Amino acid sequence: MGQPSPVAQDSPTGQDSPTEQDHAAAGHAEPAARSPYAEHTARLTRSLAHALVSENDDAELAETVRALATRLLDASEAPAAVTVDDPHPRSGFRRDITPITSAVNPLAPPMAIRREGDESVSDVALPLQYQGPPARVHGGIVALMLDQVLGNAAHSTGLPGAYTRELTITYDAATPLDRPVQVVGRIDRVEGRKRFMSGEVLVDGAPSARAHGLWISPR
Ligand SMILES: CCCCCCCC/C=C\CCCCCCCC(=O)SCCNC(=O)CCNC(=O)[C@H](O)C(C)(C)COP(=O)(O)OP(=O)(O)OC[C@H]1O[C@@H](n2cnc3c(N)ncnc32)[C@H](O)[C@@H]1OP(=O)(O)O
Repeated sequence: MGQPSPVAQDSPTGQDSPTEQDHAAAGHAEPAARSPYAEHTARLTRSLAHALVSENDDAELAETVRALATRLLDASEAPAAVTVDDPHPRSGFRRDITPITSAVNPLAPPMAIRREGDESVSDVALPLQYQGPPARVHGGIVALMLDQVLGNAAHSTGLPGAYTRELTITYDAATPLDRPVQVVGRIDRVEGRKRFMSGEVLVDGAPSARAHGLWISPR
């Protein structure tokens, strides 16, 4: 396990492959001119995820989708031709292809994280494909949102890169689908390589879930 370098010294080139040293802090993401292929296909897949939950008998649309599906299959058989770099990282992490904040990952809503004072904050409304119990966001997705926002907060102060070591979620109430919720995270205290973190998901200002976690920088 390599020694993490301070976030402020992160390479600005965006050219090297991601490593454990390759951690970027909020605000250090480097937008770059890259192929829009990944972002557009991610948007298409997101749209499909919405559209597929209802049936559509439009024959012309079906033919367009068939032709695209064939071309995409061809593209996936030549993966070297496909970029996975995210030209618009929304988490502060360079080369973010995570399933929660990346514009190029169709599993991601994608949510954007910003800094407000000492906190990392994200406003998001999750559509149907993130449902767990009827009308509620899946608890694993709630944990995913909190992991990412607390992780952003853990990296926001120029401290070295750190991994989630422990994350405890308390689910107080339903997190609703299709309604704006706010995810917040912060550093409570730092002890050597350890960062103790907390945060919550807020629905109309009241917590639907609370998180406590420990992030540790590798030796
Ligand atoms: C460098 C990272 C950079 C990342 C960015 C890359 C760029 C990519 C770009 C975009 C990506 C966006 C990324 C989003 C990420 C979302 C979040 C995740 O999914 S993170 C993945 C899931 N988590 C893991 O994979 C961790 C797995 N665990 C580990 O690798 C190790 O456990 C590790 C490195 C975290 C710590 O290993 P040890 O061996 O160094 O640590 P020990 O010695 O066990 O503990 C350190 C100290 O902490 C105490 N400790 C341990 N547990 C404790 C506890 N529960 N409470 C209090 N203290 C505890 C221990 O007693 C020890 O203390 P004493 O130093 O001896 O004093």
